[in-house]
Amino acid sequence: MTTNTNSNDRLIVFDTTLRDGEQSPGASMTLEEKVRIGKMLEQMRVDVIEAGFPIASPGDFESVKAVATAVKDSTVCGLARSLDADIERAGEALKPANSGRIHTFIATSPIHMKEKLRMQPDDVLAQAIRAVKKARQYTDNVEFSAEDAGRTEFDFLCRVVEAAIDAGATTINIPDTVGYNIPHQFGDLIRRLIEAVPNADKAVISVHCHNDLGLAVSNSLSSVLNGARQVECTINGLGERAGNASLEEIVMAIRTRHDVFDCHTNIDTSFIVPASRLVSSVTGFPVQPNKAIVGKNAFAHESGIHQDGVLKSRETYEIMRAQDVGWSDNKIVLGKHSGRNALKSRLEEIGIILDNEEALNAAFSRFKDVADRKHEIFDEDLIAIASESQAALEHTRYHLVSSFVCSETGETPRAKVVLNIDGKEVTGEAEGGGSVDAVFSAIKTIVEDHGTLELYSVNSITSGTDAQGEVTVRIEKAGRQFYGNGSDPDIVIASAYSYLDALNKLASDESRAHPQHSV
Ligand SMILES: CC(=O)SCCNC(=O)CCNC(=O)[C@H](O)C(C)(C)COP(=O)(O)OP(=O)(O)OC[C@H]1O[C@@H](n2cnc3c(N)ncnc32)[C@H](O)[C@@H]1OP(=O)(O)O
Ligand SMILES: CC(C)C(=O)C(=O)O
Repeated sequence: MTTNTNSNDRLIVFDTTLRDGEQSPGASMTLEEKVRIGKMLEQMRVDVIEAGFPIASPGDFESVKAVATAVKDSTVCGLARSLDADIERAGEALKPANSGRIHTFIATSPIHMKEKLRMQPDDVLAQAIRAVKKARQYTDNVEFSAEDAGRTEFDFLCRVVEAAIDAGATTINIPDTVGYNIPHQFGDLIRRLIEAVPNADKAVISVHCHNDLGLAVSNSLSSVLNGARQVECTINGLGERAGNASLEEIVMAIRTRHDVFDCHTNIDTSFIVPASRLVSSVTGFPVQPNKAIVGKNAFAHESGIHQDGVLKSRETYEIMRAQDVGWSDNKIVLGKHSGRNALKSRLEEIGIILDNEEALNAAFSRFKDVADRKHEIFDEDLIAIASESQAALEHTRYHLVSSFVCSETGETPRAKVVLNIDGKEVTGEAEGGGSVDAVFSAIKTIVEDHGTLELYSVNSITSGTDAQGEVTVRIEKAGRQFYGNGSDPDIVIASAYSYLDALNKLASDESRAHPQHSV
């Protein structure tokens, strides 16, 4: 009795980051980098690591040899055209491997045979058979690929596949080399092939999909649903032109939707994010923030309704756990779309407990004001927001209603400030040496009892040009000192807040000393 290799419930993960991934223009890797990535893939329990194309260059030969030496728990594979010299070189490079696979290929589509190889179909068939037999002299683990199978005439593809299996191929790879196929059609091709080729059950049917139409993962998954039991893929979807199917997306789709797929992989998914980072740093190819699974936003929630849902029950907006793929946790990113629940929860996490609804509302209103002007709100911003909104709730005399500053090259800066004092709006205007000086002078025209400004300093709370500036001032009156703090993404407004904070302290000190005091 024979076991049908393609009805197995194990999906073999074949990673080609080191071979097809390196074919991304600009993604070359050194031998040491390839070994580092190879070891990471081994730890991730990738089944087959395609380490390179040994005939391509002495460097590629040495890299395949080094990976074959370093990696023991995954099968190491080398690529070879259907030429004796290529296969011999691959066999030589794989000698140190515990279990080495030679992957030999030849194109089978009409356009590739006629225009590129300039060979007749029967000669291609004969060369495929010869190559597989030659590879079997080095290893009993031989993969054959019918390059551009996605555009190959079906009957001819069946003939080549059957002959390659008869010649000793243990894996048959069906590449969509130019990313031309669409999911239902590619899945159908795999199913029909398995049905039509009489010895298909003697080999594992594999797919290798390119992403020219953004369908590499979908095509791979569709083929798995139709019997493929090996997928070829790369970390971060790296690869020739638009890349290959991405390993992380395939593995997590199979795992997350086990209700749909009748197979599983052996991958330790907690290595996915570390592997993605390693490949990105080695190649210099950044991972787009919204990339599935490994993008920095893949488990980040920015909008209030989602954040509220996730805080109440993670599954409301997450179909996977961030920790399962190697992130430390999911992220609630505070920004202009966040709501009260997310703000309150983050404040509590950083140790700020707001006493009541009024305090939360005051902090929330200040938070929205800052968030409208700043991309992301950090914990440092929250600390400033909470302390200022708290101060605003305490009874104070002077409140900034608005400020306007005109600062132009060659002109003296002018400021107009409107303050609310004990419920009445009062306007002051003045010129100054700079914008901050003009605002302070305008405030002084309103607040007579302003003491002497002794200190003014500015710090950036976080980094970036949209960071909040934090201003500290100190004023002195009759030997007593009053400090004020203020923060805002606009440094002039932060300055006004801090000055008013100090003036409020001075005013409250004065009113305690002289209860009848007025402006
Ligand atoms: C679909 C894929 O991703 S396949 C892998 C692609 N990767 C690479 O090509 C990277 C490594 N390649 C290389 O370094 C070089 O192309 C080499 C060393 C392999 C070959 O270099 P050269 O001998 O100078 O040949 P060149 O690259 O110019 O042309 C390729 C030759 O291989 C032939 N060829 C292509 N595929 C195959 C094949 N599967 N079997 C046999 N011959 C093939 C072409 O017809 C062409 O032959 P020709 O020179 O008689 O016209
Ligand atoms: C060598 C084969 C598998 C290939 O890379 C392709 O067809 O894209």
